[in-house]
Amino acid sequence: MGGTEVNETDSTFAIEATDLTKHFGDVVAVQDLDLAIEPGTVYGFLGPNGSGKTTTMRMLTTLTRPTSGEARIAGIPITDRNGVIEHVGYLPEEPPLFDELTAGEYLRHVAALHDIPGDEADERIADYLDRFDLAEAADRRISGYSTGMRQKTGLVGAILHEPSVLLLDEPTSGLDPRAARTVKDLIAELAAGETTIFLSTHILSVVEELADVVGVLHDGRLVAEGSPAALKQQAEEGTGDTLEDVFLAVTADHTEEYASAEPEAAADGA
Ligand SMILES: Nc1ncnc2c1ncn2[C@@H]1O[C@H](COP(=O)(O)OP(=O)(O)OP(=O)(O)O)[C@@H](O)[C@H]1O
Repeated sequence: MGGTEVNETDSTFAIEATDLTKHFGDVVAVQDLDLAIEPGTVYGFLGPNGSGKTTTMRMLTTLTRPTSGEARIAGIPITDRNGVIEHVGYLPEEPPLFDELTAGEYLRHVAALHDIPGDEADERIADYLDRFDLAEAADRRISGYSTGMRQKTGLVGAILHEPSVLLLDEPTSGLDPRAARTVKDLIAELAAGETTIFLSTHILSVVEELADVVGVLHDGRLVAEGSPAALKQQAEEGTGDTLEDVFLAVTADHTEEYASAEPEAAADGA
């Protein structure tokens, strides 16, 4: 729309999914998920325990292969693992850190994996460690870190290569209020700079504060999507008007509704 030549990718979406599906044997983790998320969006991804959020994020970050369906990150199909990894940062709920390393060593290792030149890596690492109050602990082994320190180290590792799409699983859980504030401010700052943030959390106040769009997953299916304001407005009368009310209403009981839509029960397959 701006008229200037930007990049000529097919996709205008930062995250795009079509009929994305993952089954683990008989378990339907994610079913026919469609997403079309604009660059710079903070997308709040909500859903009850076991609704398929982590599985979705693992598919979008190429860690789990979908059973069927397609997805693209920054226009790159998730089948192109190296291509996607360059553009994506992922903070899982329990970041897989190397306990025997110090945070400084771990982050330099991450920087090397992403081919970030040494000087630049050192500068970014020092800035983030400082910002996350980790500078003093940077030369201590991760094995002695608290949950919050591990979480913050994982987050720095996820953003170090300045990905255009960042997927965060419970980024503020286990953090004290000051650290949580730092993370929320960082999310807002990155989104203002056109980073797309896909944020899964059970802490609805974080979503209220940050999300431009909210999607609610239930039993692997997207049962509601829209801006927080629109979702609250659409909520049926009497279901209340907070995001929590919306969440509780749309995830209340969809079992009957979906019973007839189970793909494997459909007659057209075999
Ligand atoms: N590797 C696996 N093998 C078998 N089943 C799995 C596997 N991973 C996930 N599942 C199942 O898929 C479903 C979705 O799980 P998932 O972890 O994606 O949910 P979630 O929404 O992230 O949950 P939570 O909010 O508790 O983290 C669950 O029924 C889970 O038991």
